[in-house]
Amino acid sequence: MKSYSDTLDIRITDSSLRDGSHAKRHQFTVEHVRSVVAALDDAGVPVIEVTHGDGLGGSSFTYGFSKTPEQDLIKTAVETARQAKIAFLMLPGLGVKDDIRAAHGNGATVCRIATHCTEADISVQHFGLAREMGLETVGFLMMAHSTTPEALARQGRIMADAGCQCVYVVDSAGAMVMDDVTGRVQALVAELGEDAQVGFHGHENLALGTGNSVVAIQAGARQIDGSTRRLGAGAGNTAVEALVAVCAKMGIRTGIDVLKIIDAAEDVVRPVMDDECQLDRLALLMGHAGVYSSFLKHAFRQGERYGVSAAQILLRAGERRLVGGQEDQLIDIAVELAAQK
Ligand SMILES: CC[C@H](O)CC(=O)C(=O)O
Ligand SMILES: [Mn+2]
Repeated sequence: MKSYSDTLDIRITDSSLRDGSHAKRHQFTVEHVRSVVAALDDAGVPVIEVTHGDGLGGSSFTYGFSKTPEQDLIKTAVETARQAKIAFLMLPGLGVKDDIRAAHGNGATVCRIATHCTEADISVQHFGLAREMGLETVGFLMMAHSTTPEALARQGRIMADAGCQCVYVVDSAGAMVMDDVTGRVQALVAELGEDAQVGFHGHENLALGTGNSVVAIQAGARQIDGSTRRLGAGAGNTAVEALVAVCAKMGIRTGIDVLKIIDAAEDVVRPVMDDECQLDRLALLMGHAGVYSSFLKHAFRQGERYGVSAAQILLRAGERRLVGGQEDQLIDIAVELAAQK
């Protein structure tokens, strides 16, 4: 398969306005989206993802209510961007097909469907619909550290056969070290060949986001996610500005202006953030124990509510191998810990 275009070696998707929604407890406003999209677009970021942190339909009691309806955010992003494509994420079951239709109607052009890394079969009808509507498609195999490269490749085949044009290795827990990334990306590249590209989405919970992304590129990934100023769940995502600077040194063409994206991180994205996304105890424990990054704020809240340690909640979540969608079990764990006190 040819690379993304004749002039770029990799395509970077900025997820600050989607993965960063977890860090903002889904409180993005239209003004936040307008300012961030304008700055990223001006820096040359080719794809910007905008949705509730848990994707279309994520605004709920379980995941956290959005301050602003996500379709309004998508519409604002589309109206603001001059060259960037606007992407949205959806998890089948949380979002429904009508949500995809609405995002398409609001002008988004890249449809990203996420499933747990062993459950690609639930994405088939959504890829079919997205391709029928002329959307570009991306598949997210989440918590990819928790299955083998071979099993992951088989799941990628299901997505590609359903119409997915790029299958991502998603290190949701920020738990992968370099060989883990290489093995999984190579297995997908070998399986998919010309049928679909391979992508990588990293989290910084073990401080390896940028390094792992470079390793993924070297193993054949052609689409890479990051978030400017690392605005994402857990310790955040691979910093787009760092990745772009590293790629520039390595001669990997991203099409993004290094100085503009560094300024955007400091002057535009940081003011939107409540706090820096930090590599603190809880984030490190998630990388160490393989816990879904978006559990961070939930664990923190339940820890405070039940007077128990958020670190202990996350460690138990790791032992139980909880996956996205099982946020309510963090409450069960907190109740158990409180009873044991
Ligand atoms: C709930 C979706 C999730 O945040 C997707 C993602 O970015 C990941 O698994 O890392
Ligand atoms: Mn993520």
